Amino acid sequence: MPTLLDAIIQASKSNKKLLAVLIDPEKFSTEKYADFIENLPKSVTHIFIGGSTVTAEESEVCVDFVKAKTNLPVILFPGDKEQITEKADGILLLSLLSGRNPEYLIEQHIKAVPKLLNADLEIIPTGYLLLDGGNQSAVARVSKTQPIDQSKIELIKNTALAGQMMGKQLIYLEAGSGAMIPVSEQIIAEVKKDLNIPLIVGGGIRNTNQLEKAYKAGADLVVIGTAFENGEFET
Ligand SMILES: CC(C)=CCC/C(C)=C/CC/C(C)=C/CC/C(C)=C/COP(=O)(O)OP(=O)(O)O
Ligand SMILES: O=P(O)(O)OC[C@@H](O)CO
Ligand SMILES: [Mg+2]
Repeated sequence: MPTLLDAIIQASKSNKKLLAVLIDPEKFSTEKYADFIENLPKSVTHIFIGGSTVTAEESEVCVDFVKAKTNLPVILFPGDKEQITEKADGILLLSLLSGRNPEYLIEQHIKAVPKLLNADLEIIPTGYLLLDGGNQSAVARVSKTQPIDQSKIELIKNTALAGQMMGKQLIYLEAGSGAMIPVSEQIIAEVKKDLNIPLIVGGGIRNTNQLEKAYKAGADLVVIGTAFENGEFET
């Protein structure tokens, strides 16, 4: 079995685009999500589970339920170490490289070690960059960090490349859940140019047009939460 990361790298190399649906355990209920998971579009390749403000119990209940309903890989995308549960297949171990809050650069990771050490979870070191999506995001609020302005393309690019040089295996460009303005195509293209690890893009993507634009610009995997959560994704 290739690892989760190998499969993402392979897809990136062969230009097979990936799509993750983000499920927020805070908004999860078994009634709402039973149908939801069974009726996911065929283009969905991954399930991400996480939120900025989720309890350990909410996370575990949600992962358990989703794992039982689908064979798609289930990857934790946690805003906090409390959300780690061994029931998932893997975890994006995010380091918030756009911010300057040590808690989200290294401290959460140190605190997560006892849980991660013996857990049967594939750990995927991920450089996470929060960009300004035109409205205040939960990530900015929770992490107490400033997003990078989307006009600062050089800074964004160098931050992503610094992440790669430091050994991150994925770069995630985030405009914030519910962003008014998704990550621009120009930013995606510029970051992708010198990057040789897969690129994830998310935040504010609500329709096929925006999704295709992100792919065309160079996103390997796109994450959609809010639009699917509200049944508002426009094809
Ligand atoms: C090291 C471990 C275990 C965790 C990582 C901790 C870090 C660095 C987190 C980065 C900052 C952060 C708070 C990320 C949250 C990412 C996330 C799951 C966003 C999803 O969107 P929501 O914040 O739930 O948005 P809504 O307001 O739409 O619910
Ligand atoms: O909820 P949306 O806006 O789709 O954002 C998805 C994800 O990138 C948030 O972390
Ligand atoms: Mg959420």
